[in-house]
Amino acid sequence: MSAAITQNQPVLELRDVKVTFGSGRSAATVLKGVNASIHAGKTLGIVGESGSGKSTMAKAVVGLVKPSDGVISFSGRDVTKMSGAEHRRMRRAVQMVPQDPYSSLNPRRTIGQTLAEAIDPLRANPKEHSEKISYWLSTIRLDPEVAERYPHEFSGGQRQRIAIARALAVQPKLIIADEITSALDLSVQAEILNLIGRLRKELDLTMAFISHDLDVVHHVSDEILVLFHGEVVEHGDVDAVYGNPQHPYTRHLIDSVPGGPGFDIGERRVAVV
Ligand SMILES: Nc1ncnc2c1ncn2[C@@H]1O[C@H](COP(=O)(O)OP(=O)(O)OP(=O)(O)O)[C@@H](O)[C@H]1O
Repeated sequence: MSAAITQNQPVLELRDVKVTFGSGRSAATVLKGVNASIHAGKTLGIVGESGSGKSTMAKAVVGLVKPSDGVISFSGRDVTKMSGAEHRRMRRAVQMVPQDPYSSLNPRRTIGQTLAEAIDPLRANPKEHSEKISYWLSTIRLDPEVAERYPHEFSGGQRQRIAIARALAVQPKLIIADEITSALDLSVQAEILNLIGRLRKELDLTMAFISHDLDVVHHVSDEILVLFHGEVVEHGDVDAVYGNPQHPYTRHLIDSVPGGPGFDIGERRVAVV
């Protein structure tokens, strides 16, 4: 079968993915048969409270965690069957924007150097760097002159925008944004969400947007997947899930004040810890 990506083939697909940490009596199954897919140009919002398995899902996609069962396909290829070279290409084609903008940028590199490395890791076309660096800085609404500066000269929100630019500059097929607003003040969170909302349309991004906050995910996603204790309890179009949630846990996420005590399934009260 051809590995070429077809129109209807998702960029990313997880089929019945299980992840277990530890062994014997201390084994803990953190993902319990997760199914998910992301098509080109679409954003899948992945939501669930702390410990539900969101980051484990992201790590399994990029190969930092090995599934104990199931299949993860990227552009139609099983990631566990990729050759070393294919895997290296995939690692570049899947870019993660990390949570903490204070530790994710190299403090000894200027913003321009960081972006140049993303644009052209082999330094093959240095003449094109400054034009591309200016383009990516303008795209995230920073003055291209800041390319000469170092990370400590920027606010948390600005650093997070630079981390987004660095991921975009690689021109990846998939972006994984894992809790990218949770380390920021509320007003800055809104700024980053607006930026992501604009970029995903302008650049036709394909993205997994992970957050514990359904409200946040709702603003930037085409589809939402709700994880609860490692299981997908709801998955569908953003307006359907947000406007008409079917699962009690999703309703809890919409209604609850953070840290609320739990939700009901029939007669049963499920505590959320
Ligand atoms: N390497 C590991 N070894 C053992 N247990 C792990 C490991 N990584 C994660 N876990 C456990 O797996 C569960 C899910 O963790 P994960 O980080 O995926 O959750 P999350 O939904 O991303 O939560 P958070 O929003 O707090 O990051 C947690 O109980 C966590 O303690």
